[in-house]
Amino acid sequence: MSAATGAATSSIVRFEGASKVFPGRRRGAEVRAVSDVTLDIHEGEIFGVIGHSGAGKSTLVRLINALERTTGGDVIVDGVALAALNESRLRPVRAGIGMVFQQFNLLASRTVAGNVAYPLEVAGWSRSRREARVVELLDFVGLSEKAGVHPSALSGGQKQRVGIARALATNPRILLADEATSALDPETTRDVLDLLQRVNRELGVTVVVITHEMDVVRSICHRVAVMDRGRVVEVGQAYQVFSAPAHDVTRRFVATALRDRPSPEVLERLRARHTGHIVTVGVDEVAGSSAVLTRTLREHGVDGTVVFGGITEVAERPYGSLTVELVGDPAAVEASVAALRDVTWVDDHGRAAA
Ligand SMILES: Nc1ncnc2c1ncn2[C@@H]1O[C@H](COP(=O)(O)OP(=O)(O)OP(=O)(O)O)[C@@H](O)[C@H]1O
Repeated sequence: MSAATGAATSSIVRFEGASKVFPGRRRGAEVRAVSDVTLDIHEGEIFGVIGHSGAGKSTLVRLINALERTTGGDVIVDGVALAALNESRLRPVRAGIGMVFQQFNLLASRTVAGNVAYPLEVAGWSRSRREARVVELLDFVGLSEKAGVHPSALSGGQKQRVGIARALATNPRILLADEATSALDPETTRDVLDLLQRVNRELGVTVVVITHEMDVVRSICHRVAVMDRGRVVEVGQAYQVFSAPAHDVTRRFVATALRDRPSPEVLERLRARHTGHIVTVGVDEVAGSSAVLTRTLREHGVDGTVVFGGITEVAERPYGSLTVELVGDPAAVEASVAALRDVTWVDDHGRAAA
């Protein structure tokens, strides 16, 4: 824990060389779903695990609540090492961890209130405490008026709200969300992500989000681990990882979320329309904003026209690029590009061939 290591943040989940090997279909074959992962998840953060299908995300996260047991290494949850624990000693650890699923996994025969009350019944809460807690939870997720209806009468987003209320029922300190928004349309996704953010901010719950969608990480995760073939290939602040991706898999995720860089075909069309010098300029928090770009060009007496680009937010900070046609004295254009390179990255596409 942090007190021992002197780190500024305390880790609520620590993977220590954790591996999970499944027996493969063929005799003697094996699948290394999680391979020697060492990683800390800090208390109070929203931590994203992103990767393509089969990368090992679900298995990694299921090691946290021991739905899967490690075959190598260990997972330490709130100071408790899981590998050595038997099923009965795992019970209290699991009680501190809630989970929501892509397919909601609600009980069709029970009402909304009945679904939320279910884990409280299992935990042995009295009827009056259960009822009070269900009222509180449904109010928190905005579904008080749906208490008596069955899941079949709910929209996907409402079902996931019930899933979240149920997962929070026993006051867990950790919430695992496995592709919680993958079955939802973009608008509903936004609502559910907002709710996960409130769970984190208002209740102080550490949220671990598994996703294959960069947009999910971009909008709510503080830190992120990128997985590829069972390994964590990159980990860090979501903003840093995505603004300076070091691994190919990460670069591809960034490209799917941001269509701000002109492809060779787009560039060819831009060149046909614009005869000036074309550059793509990174816009982020360090480079300030497009205001820095405008000021630099003005200082050099160069005219700039934005011809392509996009700026979005990663972890609530600006991120993207602008492609600009620069028109002016060639030496001034060159000097302005050099000045921009001092504050951000610049991709120089040059001028159209005469
Ligand atoms: N119970 C199991 N038995 C055998 N192999 C498994 C088992 N569970 C997962 N695997 C394999 O482990 C690898 C990682 O699977 P996992 O579900 O963790 O990946 P994922 O990144 O979550 O992918 P997806 O998004 O498709 O669920 C895959 O090759 C998968 O087939």
